[in-house]
Parts: sequence; C-alpha cells; structure tokens
Amino acid sequence: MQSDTALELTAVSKTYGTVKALDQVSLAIQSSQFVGLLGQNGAGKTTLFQLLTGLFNGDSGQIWVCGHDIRHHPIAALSSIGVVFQQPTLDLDLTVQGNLKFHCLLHGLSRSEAEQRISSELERFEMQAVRYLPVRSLSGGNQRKVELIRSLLHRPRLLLMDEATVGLDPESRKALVNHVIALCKERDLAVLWSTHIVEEIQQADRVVVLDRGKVLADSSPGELLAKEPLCGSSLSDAFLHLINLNKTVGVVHERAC
Ligand SMILES: Nc1ncnc2c1ncn2[C@@H]1O[C@H](COP(=O)(O)OP(=O)(O)OP(=O)(O)O)[C@@H](O)[C@H]1O
Repeated sequence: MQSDTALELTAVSKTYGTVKALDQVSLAIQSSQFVGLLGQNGAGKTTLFQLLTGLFNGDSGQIWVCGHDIRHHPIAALSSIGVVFQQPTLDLDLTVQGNLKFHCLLHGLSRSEAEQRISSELERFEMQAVRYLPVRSLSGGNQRKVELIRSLLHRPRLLLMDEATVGLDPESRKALVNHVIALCKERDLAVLWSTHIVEEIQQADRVVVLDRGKVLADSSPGELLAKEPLCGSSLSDAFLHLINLNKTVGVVHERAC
C-alpha cells in the first residue's frame, strides 16, 4: 500500500439474504483525491459507508483506513475518518458551539484545543455569526455546513460524504461540493463523495460507478468519457449507459444459469 493511501478496499462483499449489497468491491483513494461514488437507489452506497464506518463487518474482503485494518484496529482506523451522513445527526436543541464541542471532547481534545479548532473552522466557513445559535434556527444549508465542520474538527485524513446534499437546493448543493473540493486540496484530505446526482461529481478526480453491489467503472471523468462506446456522451449519459449495460449482462447471466 502507498504511504499516502487513505483508503483501500480489497474484494469486499456483503450479502443480505439473497441480495448481494456489495460484490467483490475493490478501490483505493490517495490523499488529496476527491472521488465520486455514483450509484442509483439500491446500488450499495449506504452499505459501503456502513462498512467503512465500522457499523457492520463485511462477509469477506479487507478495508484499511490510513494503513489500519478496520476490523482489527477499529479505533485507529475510525479516528482517521470524518463522516457526514445522509440523515442529519446534529442535536437541534443544542447550539452550534455545543454540538461542535461535544464532538471535540468525544475525540479526546482538551477544552482549549476544542475552542481553538472550533473558532478556526467556523472562520474558514464564514460561520462565526451562528456559533451561539441553536442549530434548529439555521437554514438547511448552514446545518449541513455545521455537520461538515464537525466532521473536520479531529483532523481526519479521510472524509466520507454519504449523500450529504440530500434536501439542499441546487445553489447550496453546489456550494457544499465546492467547499469540500477546496478542503481536499488545501489539507491533503481524501474524499469519498457518494451521490446519485451526476452534476455533483463533474469535478471529481475519479468517478467510481457502483451498481447492484459491483464496481462498473473507476477512472477520471475524462478517461471514462474517452472509452468506446461512451465517447462524446455526457457524464450523465455515460452513467446511465453503464447501468443499462449491467442490467443486460444480468439478464443474459440469469438466462444462462
Ligand atoms: N439491512 C438490510 N436488510 C436487507 N437488505 C438490505 C439492508 N440494507 C440494504 N439492503 C439491500 O442492499 C442493497 C443495497 O442497499 P443500499 O442501501 O446500500 O443502497 P444505496 O446505494 O445506498 O441506495 P439509496 O441511494 O437508495 O440509499 C439493496 O438491494 C437493499 O435493499
């Protein structure tokens, strides 16, 4: 494994009954790479994030975060990860400060370190004005920004964004994507950005297309669109083409069996 590899998965599989939610998934993300994980409903994105955040173990395969095997060294692995989940997880009745401070203390930061990091992150996101307001009073876009700020306070090397723009208007969505891309390059952060909205990952260094648990493509948007028969199509069309091709392969495979 390269020393700047933030995440590596080898042949990870997870099955629910007869459903293969993840089927031999392998991928690696280096520091400062923004990788888009694109998949339709049911593709396996959430399952993948559940495995990456240690909620469940896979049936087979291995996951390393910054060189730590998540199954055998979960604390070291998880302390290197920042996560923004699809569902909001802030305490709406606490202030922004209260939510952020709680996270810092959970990660073992001293009170003075916590204050200093909260101040500098709020400044970075131009959010100082809302520091002592209850989260409930913030707009949806600002609540998401607070979740992002919280995910960065313990200085992770890998940021996991699990459909983090759900419920945001197009402008707020774009702003959040741009914030994360800037952070990725500024802080050598590796980012896995899961979505089914193609526009969000137009600027990604790499796009991983997941469908019915399988990785169908893993390349830069440019490389993906240079391949026959995707040549000349938009990223959105290329995505749909790959998904439809996989459906056809599935039908042929089922008939052959
Ligand atoms: N706890 C579970 N029990 C049974 N089946 C599950 C469970 N979790 C996920 N699945 C199945 O695994 C497959 C992958 O689901 P997953 O939620 O990971 O997809 P997703 O890409 O996150 O979809 P979405 O975009 O709709 O959130 C689906 O067929 C789903 O029905």
